[in-house]
Amino acid sequence: MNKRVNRVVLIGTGFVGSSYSFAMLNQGVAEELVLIDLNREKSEGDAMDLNHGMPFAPAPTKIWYGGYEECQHADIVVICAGANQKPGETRLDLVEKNTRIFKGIVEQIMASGFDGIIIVATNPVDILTYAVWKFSGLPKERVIGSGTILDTARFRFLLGDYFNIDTRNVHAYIIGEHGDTELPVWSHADIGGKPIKTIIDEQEQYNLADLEQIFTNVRDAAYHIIERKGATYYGIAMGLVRLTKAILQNENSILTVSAYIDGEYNHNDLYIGVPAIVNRNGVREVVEFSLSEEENEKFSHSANVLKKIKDSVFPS
Ligand SMILES: NC(=O)C1=CN([C@@H]2O[C@H](COP(=O)(O)OP(=O)(O)OC[C@H]3O[C@@H](n4cnc5c(N)ncnc54)[C@H](O)[C@@H]3O)[C@@H](O)[C@H]2O)C=CC1
Ligand SMILES: CC(=O)C(=O)O
Repeated sequence: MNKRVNRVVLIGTGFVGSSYSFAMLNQGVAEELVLIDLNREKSEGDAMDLNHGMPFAPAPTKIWYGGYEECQHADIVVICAGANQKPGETRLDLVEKNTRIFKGIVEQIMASGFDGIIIVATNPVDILTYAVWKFSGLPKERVIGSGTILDTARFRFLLGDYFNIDTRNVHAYIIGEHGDTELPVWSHADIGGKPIKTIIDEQEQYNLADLEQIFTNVRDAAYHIIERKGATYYGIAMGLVRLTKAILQNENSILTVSAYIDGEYNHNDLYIGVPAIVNRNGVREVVEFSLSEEENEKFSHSANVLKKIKDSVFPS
């Protein structure tokens, strides 16, 4: 029997979306990639440009610009459309504008007959992922936000740099809001099985003050980059490709995504960054770390900040 071709539809081909499509092509992840944007000329131009790189790609990807009807046969729709932060703005400042944009987008996706998985990257990502879940009527496990996937990558990169260890061997997580109230899970951060806190105790060239600075740099990374070049896009694009692969290849990989929590970490009815097992059906389950008392308090604060905004957008 012929295997059905897998299709990803990208909505929003701005900085983040076009970087995502470039990374998708370079990694040969999907057989079909459809580009949609309000600015049709931009997505048409991107499709042409990307196709000209095809001879250098590891595998063929059929890429074209299209309309929402293309979502009908999509396995995954990735949404990167909407406003981004201007210098000095927080992610949460974007909530009203992007929720309005999302209502129209999700209605059009669902009108096509789409029945796959939606990935959300647009900020504030935790609130907009909740909005997509509400607007779409899809099961909670099939709506996934990029959450703290990027923050965790930044964290692993900076820790790898500090300890001079391949970042892929650093196991450490950022959870909570993708934003100012996120937190590092130091109680479960290790390198090659050794807790980072033990390494700090044993080796005098490393210290806690440096670790705290590393976290601050992770939390504030978007501000630092936006001040310099107006937007961030390569890191999140690669994180989104990683998530796309985990789904299409049924990996059962643990990634820190914005997942719906229903009692896990003592909170409910919220999308928030947590480690979750991701496979072909979306989020298989949320992984619950036993957090330290301080981490629990910080997670609760982050969840409460998100909950307040979520309740103002979706009063119960
Ligand atoms: N989750 C994460 O870790 C990250 C999220 N972001 C977020 O991603 C979003 C996109 O950022 P950029 O690509 O830099 O912005 P951008 O302004 O470059 O691109 C946004 C695109 O959305 C399109 N668009 C707007 N309304 C639309 C609609 N109704 N239908 C279809 N397309 C529409 C625009 O035409 C534009 O091409 C922002 O909200 C930004 O904050 C950015 C970096 C990291
Ligand atoms: C913009 C954004 O959300 C980030 O780079 O983390």
